[in-house]
Amino acid sequence: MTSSNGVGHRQSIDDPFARLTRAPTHETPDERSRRLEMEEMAARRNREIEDGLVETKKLMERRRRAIKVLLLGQAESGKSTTLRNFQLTFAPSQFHAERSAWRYVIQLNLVQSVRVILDVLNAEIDPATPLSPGLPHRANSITPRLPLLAAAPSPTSSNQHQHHQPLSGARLTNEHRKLILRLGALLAIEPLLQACIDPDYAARSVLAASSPPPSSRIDGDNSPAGSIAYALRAKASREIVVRPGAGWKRFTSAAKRFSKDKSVEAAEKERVMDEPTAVLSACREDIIALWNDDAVRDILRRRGIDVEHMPGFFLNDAVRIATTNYEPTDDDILRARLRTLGVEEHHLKMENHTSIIDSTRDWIIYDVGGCRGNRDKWVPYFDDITAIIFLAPLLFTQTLAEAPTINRLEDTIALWKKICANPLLQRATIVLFLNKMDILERTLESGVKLSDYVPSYGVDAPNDVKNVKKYFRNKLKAFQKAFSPQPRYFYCHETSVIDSRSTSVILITVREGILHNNLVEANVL
Ligand SMILES: Nc1nc2c(ncn2[C@@H]2O[C@H](COP(=O)(O)OP(=O)(O)OP(=O)(O)O)[C@@H](O)[C@H]2O)c(=O)[nH]1
Ligand SMILES: [Mg+2]
Repeated sequence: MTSSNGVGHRQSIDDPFARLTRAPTHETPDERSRRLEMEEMAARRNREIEDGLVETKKLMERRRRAIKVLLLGQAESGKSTTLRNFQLTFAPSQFHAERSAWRYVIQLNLVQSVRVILDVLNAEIDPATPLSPGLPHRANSITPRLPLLAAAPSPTSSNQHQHHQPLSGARLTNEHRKLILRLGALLAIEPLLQACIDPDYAARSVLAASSPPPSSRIDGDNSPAGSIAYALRAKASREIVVRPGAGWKRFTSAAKRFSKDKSVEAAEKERVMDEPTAVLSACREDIIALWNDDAVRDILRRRGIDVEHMPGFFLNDAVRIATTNYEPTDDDILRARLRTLGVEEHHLKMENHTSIIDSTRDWIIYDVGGCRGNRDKWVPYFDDITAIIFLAPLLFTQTLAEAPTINRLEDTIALWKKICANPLLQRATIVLFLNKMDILERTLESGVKLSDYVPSYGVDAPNDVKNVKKYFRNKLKAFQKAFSPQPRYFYCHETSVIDSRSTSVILITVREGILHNNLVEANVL
């Protein structure tokens, strides 16, 4: 119709875009086919870009709608273990696919426990040998009172200010010395295992070697407390760390495929991956003999070295782990210790849609490094968070590895108050996990009195698990109420997150609660 009155035709001729895309007047057949091909390519590229934009928009929308959970708490509080429980409960295929990657971490945890014992025995044989870094002493010998919970006279615990007597090597026989020599081979595989987990390890080792060795006690303090503080601080620096993210798991899994590749480089990589397992299995009987030796246990006890309560303790499982065909169990993976650096983002593909409310949302879980130097990295994630799971281990007899004068419980309470008070988090659901309940139970059953550490608990108050749990729950609830900028519900669970069954039941409840609150917040319910 427009062309009949000539208007449309005139417009198309005047249109600069039409002029540019019009076919040339004297085009050969070859030129025409090339031009059409180019136009087709350009159109295809255009469609790809548009599809990409639509996909990006969809992804952004999914991300915006995703439930975002931040795991918070001090170092060793159980954040990464809680993440592994999330995967085991809701995304089991993902969890099982990563199983073999954990083998090297667990082997390394085992070797490190042996190293701790060998260090102590060497110091026993030659008292002039300084104790190497990494010794997990019973922290109660230096634990201060907890001013955040109460103000009362100093505790009179017999554990306070204990002094270690000079020790003689008389109880160690020649057989022990031979055992120590043989197990020396095991220590050589520590760096190999590190390299199996972390491709960056070699580069970092070179850097570490160029920094001054930790040859003196901190602040020149040679007291028992000073040496314990030094050992604990050093322990933190020798823990297993990998780059943030799940890349290390892909690296270790990829390494398993080397055997198909017969190049020299691949053969060398295969040797590095297999050698630690071979050495570990050759040392199996010696590791068992060392750990079951009465004299060795006695020396560790006398020196207050508490290997058994160290994170990543696997000596009781050496029979099973120090073998060539070892495959980690679910429980092994939950008990493995691998320190988190910075902030890791984990996408959970929910396989078990147990939710009656909403099973279509993606879940993003942020696992953070909890040591004090890492905490300023948490803040950028506060803005857009749906829920926080705060891990509060009730370890009132222990101090922080990175700051040996600070009691763990005191640090947890200070952190809890800060998180409750943060205005950026006022709309987020906060779920408190009173974690490491199994350790609390063991501590109280061994006769340690809470009132020695927390005077406000009262000397006459029952020193049993039920009352102690209730006391902490009430305290933390009161702090939440006092510090939150606006009223919020107090969600609290008692957990031992190394127990996958009980944790799974709790996580299903937590998941429903978070989804429900999120819908209420969005005015959907
Ligand atoms: N006995 C016991 N051990 C636990 C519990 N929760 C965690 N652990 C162990 O404590 C160690 C530290 O736990 P992680 O989950 O790595 O601690 P984290 O909070 O992620 O620590 P960072 O990454 O350093 O911030 C691991 O060896 C866990 O297996 C618990 O409830 N009971
Ligand atoms: Mg962690």
